[in-house]
Amino acid sequence: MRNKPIANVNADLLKERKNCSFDIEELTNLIDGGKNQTARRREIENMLLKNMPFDIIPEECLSAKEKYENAVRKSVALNKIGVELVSQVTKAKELSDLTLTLRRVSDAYFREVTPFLLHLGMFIPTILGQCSDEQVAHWLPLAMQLKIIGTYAQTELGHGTFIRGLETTATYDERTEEFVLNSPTLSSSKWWAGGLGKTANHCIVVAQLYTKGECYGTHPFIVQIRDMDTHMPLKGLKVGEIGPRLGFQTADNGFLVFDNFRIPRDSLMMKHAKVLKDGTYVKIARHSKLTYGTMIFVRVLLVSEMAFNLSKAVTIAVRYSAVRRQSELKPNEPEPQVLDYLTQQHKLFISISTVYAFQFTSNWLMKTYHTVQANMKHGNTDALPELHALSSCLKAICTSDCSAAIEQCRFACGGHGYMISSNLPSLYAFTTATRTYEGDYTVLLLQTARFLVKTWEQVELGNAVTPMVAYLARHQNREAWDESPEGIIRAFEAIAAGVYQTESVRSVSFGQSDAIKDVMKQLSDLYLLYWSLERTGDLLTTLKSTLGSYDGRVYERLMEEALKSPLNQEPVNESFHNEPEPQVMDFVSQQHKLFIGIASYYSYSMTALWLWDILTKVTSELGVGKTDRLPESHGRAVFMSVFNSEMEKSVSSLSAPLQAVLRQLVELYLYYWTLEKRGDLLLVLQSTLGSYDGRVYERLMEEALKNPPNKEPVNESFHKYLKPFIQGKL
Ligand SMILES: CC/C=C\C/C=C\C/C=C\C/C=C\C/C=C\C/C=C\CCCCC(=O)SCCNC(=O)CCNC(=O)[C@H](O)C(C)(C)COP(=O)(O)OP(=O)(O)OC[C@H]1O[C@@H](n2cnc3c(N)ncnc32)[C@H](O)[C@@H]1OP(=O)(O)O
Ligand SMILES: Cc1cc2nc3c(=O)[nH]c(=O)nc-3n(C[C@H](O)[C@H](O)[C@H](O)COP(=O)(O)OP(=O)(O)OC[C@H]3O[C@@H](n4cnc5c(N)ncnc54)[C@H](O)[C@@H]3O)c2cc1C
Repeated sequence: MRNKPIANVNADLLKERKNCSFDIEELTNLIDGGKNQTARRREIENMLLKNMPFDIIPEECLSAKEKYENAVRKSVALNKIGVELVSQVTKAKELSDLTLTLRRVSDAYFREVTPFLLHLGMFIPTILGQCSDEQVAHWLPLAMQLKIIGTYAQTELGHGTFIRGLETTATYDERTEEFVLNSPTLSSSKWWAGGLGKTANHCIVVAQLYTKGECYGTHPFIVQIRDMDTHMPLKGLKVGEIGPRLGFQTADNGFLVFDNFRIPRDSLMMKHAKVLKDGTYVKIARHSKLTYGTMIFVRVLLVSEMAFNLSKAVTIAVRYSAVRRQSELKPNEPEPQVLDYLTQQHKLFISISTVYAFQFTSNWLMKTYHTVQANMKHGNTDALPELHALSSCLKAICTSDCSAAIEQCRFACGGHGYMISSNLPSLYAFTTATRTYEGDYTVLLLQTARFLVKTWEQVELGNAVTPMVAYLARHQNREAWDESPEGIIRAFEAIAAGVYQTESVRSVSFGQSDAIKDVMKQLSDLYLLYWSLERTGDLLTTLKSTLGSYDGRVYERLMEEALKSPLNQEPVNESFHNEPEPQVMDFVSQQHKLFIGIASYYSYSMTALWLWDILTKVTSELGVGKTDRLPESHGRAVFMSVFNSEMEKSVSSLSAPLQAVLRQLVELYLYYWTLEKRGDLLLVLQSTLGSYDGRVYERLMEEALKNPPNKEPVNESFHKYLKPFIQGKL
């Protein structure tokens, strides 16, 4: 049954809906995966609507502590219904449909993230992916029925990306048949795990495994961290909340420090490796990276998460654009709906097509994931590297595009889009975090590049490669897909676009009406066209050649290029002496992110001074009403020329080294903006990360300890909601 029509709908919205060229219900069924799934989703939605407590005071008006307690209250109510529904399903497919529906409907109740997200999103999947059959039989029912509440603590203050660099140790003591967990340094403190700060009583801890004096690398352990009755942290642990953040405010992200904390031998999750009673290490896995499995799973999930979050943002923005009227086009005629402006459509329509691109690609990626998992059950890990490369680049691209598109949706709603009540700021805060967590954007693209370079080598050797990357063999013309990581990634993006096109065509080829097919085709074309225009510069081959330049300065250019090589910047490379761990500042990709900020700061300062001087003159000359917004390119040109000339004037009295640095900044700014469209500027530091003394980890911990939730060891919501829930008394 369809949802009932709602009375008092805005006339403009009704008019737009009447103009729709296809049956909306048909599209709804397509998105849900069929009529039955739509009906089931509505059944669950209606049941939740009847039984779930809504907020009386908007979440955003509560204090941090109240927000958390409110989130626990609502989560416990939702979990109660969830556990009940889960107990009724028998088939794996029904369970995954139900989980998806619960996940989506739960967003109706939380502006922020539930403290149980990590329990559902990572703790349970890690039990399934990393425990032996025996361990699964013990832990899974407890976790599914929420008799225990877990999280996933991998990241430390000092390391997130580089998992092999984690410092937490788990040393096997064969006398007592226990592992001893320790945090040997401040930077080894576990940091970030969602739900760890106040909610969880169990935690998956990733630590370096030592036995018989040897280190076997990082392994996952399942560890109880709080007393099941009092919820007090167990002896030997320091645990708390890490402090306010951009989003995830009710996810009580936490820290955890171990001091000779003992756990039983079977706390090691033993699907891929085990330690025998006598301390012998036994490797079971056929692939060394199988312990990274949960990350792959969540990266795959995130593609669909991004489709969902962007669909919400663009629905908000399109509806509002139909309702909002602004400006006068023709005298004495009503102001147009802002949706009718082509520039507004430009902001919104690409987001609509992006939602479909993400959703279709996500359906395909999830199927691929399950196929690879099924093969791995039979010992075949051949497809794992490609799955890792695919999930890495699709996660990176879709999380990045999604948060940028949500910002566009916010811009499309003008001032009102800035209100928390519009939900756009919260959607942005949630999705922008996804670009970082579960693998930073750049790092994951580099992982994909690594796979592609290896594949390229196979192509060069004439060896067979998988169908997904067979295009590398087809494109023998190197200029089309240059060999740089960026060039290869672009080629890979083209493949992602290809997946979208074939998947969308495949999904709508049966059953669906011509009207739906037309719309889906238009959306698919829009997505492909948009990205080919966005990347025009990349798709056009320029000569880029020291040999073929117009002026024929062949030898000069060869020498200039040679001198630019990083290897020539120092007479003796430091690897001659040793091989130090790089600072992230050493990565060119990191410098790319930071240095333009410095250059922009100077550009803005200089231009601001200049602007101030001419402000009065300009406004009196132009008059009010004639100061239309200048096109972006003109604005940038002004910044560039003013920066260039003003900087030149003001540096002449400075010392030569400082002049040289400032001139480099001008050059960087001009160069960067010929390549890029935007940059960031941090004007006031006020930052734990950017302090002059570089005491980053100390400051993060100091701030976390000041955090009000850490003033009480157990939050009162434990007694009020969590404990009665866990004990089945609620
Ligand atoms: C109440 C609510 C009700 C209902 C709700 C219902 C349901 C909710 C359910 C779901 C929610 C929905 C969605 C969200 C779900 C969960 C998410 C929520 C929150 C998450 C919060 C965030 C959690 C985290 O961030 S956890 C920490 C994640 N950390 C990372 O991702 C670290 C990134 N770093 C790495 O992955 C690696 O270190 C590295 C890959 C960068 C480098 O590793 P390493 O140094 O070991 O490798 P290399 O030397 O570079 O490479 C060696 C070879 O290994 C290959 N490789 C690397 N990784 C893998 C892999 N994973 N698999 C396979 N192979 C891999 C690599 O390619 C190299 O191969 P080669 O052959 O040698 O080239
Ligand atoms: C909201 C949120 C929730 C989180 N929840 C959890 C959780 O529940 N459990 C958990 O364990 N973790 C969690 N995390 C941590 C998250 O997984 C890490 O922050 C993430 O993996 C990035 O690692 P990092 O912080 O070490 O970044 P860094 O690696 O320090 O990145 C800093 C910069 O260095 C660059 N860089 C680093 N290495 C390289 C390289 N090799 N080449 C080029 N550039 C490089 C990056 O691109 C980036 O620009 C969460 C994080 C957030 C923001």
